[in-house]
Amino acid sequence: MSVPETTPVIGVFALQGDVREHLAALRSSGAEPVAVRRPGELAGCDGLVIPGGESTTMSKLAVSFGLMEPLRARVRSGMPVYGTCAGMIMLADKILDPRSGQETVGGIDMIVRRNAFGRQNESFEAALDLAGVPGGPVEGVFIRAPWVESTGAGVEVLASYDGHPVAVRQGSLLATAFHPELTGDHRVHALFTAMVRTAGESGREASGGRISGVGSVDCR
Ligand SMILES: NC(=O)CC[C@H](N)C(=O)O
Repeated sequence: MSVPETTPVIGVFALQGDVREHLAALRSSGAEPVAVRRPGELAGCDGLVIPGGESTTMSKLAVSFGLMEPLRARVRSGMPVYGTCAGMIMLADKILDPRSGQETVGGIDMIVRRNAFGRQNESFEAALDLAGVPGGPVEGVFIRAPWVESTGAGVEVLASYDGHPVAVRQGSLLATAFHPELTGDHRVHALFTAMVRTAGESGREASGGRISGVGSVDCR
C-alpha cells in the first residue's frame, strides 16, 4: 500500500522581494506556501524560501522585525532553506562587498560577491545543467545576480556559469544566484520541497511522530 505524500508547510520570507512568484511556484510543487513576516509565522513552517530582492534591505528589515535571530536559530537546528539571488546572499556566511550594516542569516560556508554579473540592464538568461534536477537544463534568469567567490569543503556546487558557482547546496540549505520562480519551470522548487519532506521525515522519526522544530503557532 502506498503512503500518501505529505504536504509540507513552506514559508516565504515576505518582508521584501518577489514573494508572490515563490508562493505560486511552491504551490505547484506540492507544498503549502505561507508568507512569513513575524517569528510566530516562521515557527509553524517546515522549510523557508528567501526570495530575490535587495539583500541589504532584507537584512535591515529582518533585524527590525525581530526575524534575524529566529532565522539563524532555525538554520542551526536544520530547517531547510532555499535562497534565490538576494536570498543566496542572505544564506552566505560571508559577503565579499557588504553594504554598511548589512548582515546575513548565514549557514552556507561560502563567500559571495554581490552584483557580480553586472547591473540591472546587464540581466541575462542562460541554460544551466543543475545537478539533482532531472529532465534537461534549467533556464537561469540572472538579475543583478551574485556569484559564489569561494566555498568551504562541505558545500556542493550544483551548477556554474562562466566558471563561477551559481547553485550550491550544503546539507539542508540550497541557494541559486538565478530566479527559477520567474520561469514557470518549477523543478528547482520541487527539488527543495523534496528536501523539506525528507527533513520532516527524519525529524518525525527522531521525535517519535511529531515534526521536529514546529511550534504550536499556526503560521497560516
Ligand atoms: N535579483 C536580486 O535578488 C538582486 C540581488 C541584489 N543585487 C542584492 O545585492 O541583494
